[in-house]
Amino acid sequence: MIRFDHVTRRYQQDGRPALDDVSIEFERGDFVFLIGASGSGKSTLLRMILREGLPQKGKITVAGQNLGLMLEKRVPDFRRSIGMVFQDFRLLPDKTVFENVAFAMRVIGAPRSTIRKRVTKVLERVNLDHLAKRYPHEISGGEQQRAAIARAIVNEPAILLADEPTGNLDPRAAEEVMKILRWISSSGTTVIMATHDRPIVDSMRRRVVQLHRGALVRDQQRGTYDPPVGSEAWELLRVEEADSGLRASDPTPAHQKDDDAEASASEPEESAAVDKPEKTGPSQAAAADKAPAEEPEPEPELELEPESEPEPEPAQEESIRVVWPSRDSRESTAEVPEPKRDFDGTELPDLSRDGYEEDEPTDQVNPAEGPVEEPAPAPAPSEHDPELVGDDPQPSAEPAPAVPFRTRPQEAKKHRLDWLAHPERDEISEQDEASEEDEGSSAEENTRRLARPASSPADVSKAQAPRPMAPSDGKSETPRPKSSASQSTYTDARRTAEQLGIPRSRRGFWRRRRDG
Ligand SMILES: Nc1ncnc2c1ncn2[C@@H]1O[C@H](COP(=O)(O)OP(=O)(O)OP(=O)(O)O)[C@@H](O)[C@H]1O
Repeated sequence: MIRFDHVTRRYQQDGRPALDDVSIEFERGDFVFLIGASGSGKSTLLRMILREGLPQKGKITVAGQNLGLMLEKRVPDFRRSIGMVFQDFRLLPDKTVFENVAFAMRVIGAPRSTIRKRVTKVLERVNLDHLAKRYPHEISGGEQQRAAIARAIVNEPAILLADEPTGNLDPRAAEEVMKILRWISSSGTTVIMATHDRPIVDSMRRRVVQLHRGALVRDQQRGTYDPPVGSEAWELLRVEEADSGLRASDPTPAHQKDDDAEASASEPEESAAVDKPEKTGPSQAAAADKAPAEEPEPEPELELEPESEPEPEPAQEESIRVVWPSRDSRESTAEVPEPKRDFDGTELPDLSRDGYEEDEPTDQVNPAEGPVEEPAPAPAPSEHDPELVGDDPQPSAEPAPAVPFRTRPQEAKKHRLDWLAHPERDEISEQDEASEEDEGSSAEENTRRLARPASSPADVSKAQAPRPMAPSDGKSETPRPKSSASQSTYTDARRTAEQLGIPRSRRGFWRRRRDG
């Protein structure tokens, strides 16, 4: 899942590397303690997984993605798929516990109803539901760290990075935090925790990765904080920590030395099997050589919670589902509004600054899924409906407009009755027929019109009626449908006659002309 291939990282061009030719892999569901003296490169390694800075040499791959090739615009999205917890909690002081956790979901555009449900569930899981409305300064350090963890996991990350999460906590609070981290790991999340907390590492007996001045000097399954006594890793840690003041003397207490001696005498093979140094340099080779012989037998894992308490449940429907977002799903979230500034884990952006609004999004409109489509309009009646009146050469899929284009059956019936009762029905019908005949050839019509005296009312009306002009070859460019053309001609003629003041009794000229 996470792979470092000969990674070297320098903060200054000519300075000592913070990470020096590190090659290591972390699998899904791993629980890894990252140890080493102050300045050994633990935080740098964690930050490189978040793609905070790229290596000068080597390659880092996370979930199949080469971080060196990742587009900048993908980085914020990528970082949001990784949870991060810090020693100093980094909660927003002006927001309640609930709001702090909810914030992580709001920056990815989750609907408020989803946020409410999931934050409530996560706070229950870290046993903070009763403090949801408190502000950070109103709760203890351990509670603040649990709130920070809740915020880190509320989006169900596949990877959780914790940089000394128990560094500011008393043993009891630290134990609570570790209980939660162990549960998160059991759900399938890869947890990598940088720590100086020896009792915790020793009690958990998980994979231990040790750095020394940027170099990987130990990678041990089910390890303890201290490397096997006498190994090079042991010597390096002892000297480094003595120098840095973290530990004044021999890192291994006397009682453990005794245990180690017994263990190495009884179970040397198992120790060898779990130790897997990555490097082949002198220090690593020495550590590898010595470790198998001196590795203590792994003791039964110490339970941090009382024995009566059941083991955290594996991931189920009810628990937090850990899903590593696939490349496709990440691309599909391109529509999610991105904060103008990255959520880089070191600072939480201000919501209003990022352009997010307090308004509650509707459940139906999830920015990650795109807007919900409008329901399709009711299908228009078939154009072949015999009850319909009026021409509709272009069947329309649009919903009925305010002024109905089509006539409903009842209206059609009324129109027919009106038509039968129309006083000029016969005349209009004849006019329509005449018009239809006239429509046969626009060229013929034009010729006839030109041949008639200009004073003829028919000429006046025809001249003012808008008609398509025939092209030179005598054919109309855009012949109109017969019925609509005749209707139009009639309407135009009547309007013209009215404008000319021709009395209705004399409007039979159409018939007369045609008869003549
Ligand atoms: N931003 C930076 N600029 C320059 N040098 C840095 C920077 N961050 C870290 N370093 C140097 O890189 C080296 C590794 O630092 P890093 O913070 O990774 O160590 P660490 O193991 O996490 O230490 P600690 O246990 O004290 O947190 C140190 O020598 C440190 O001074």
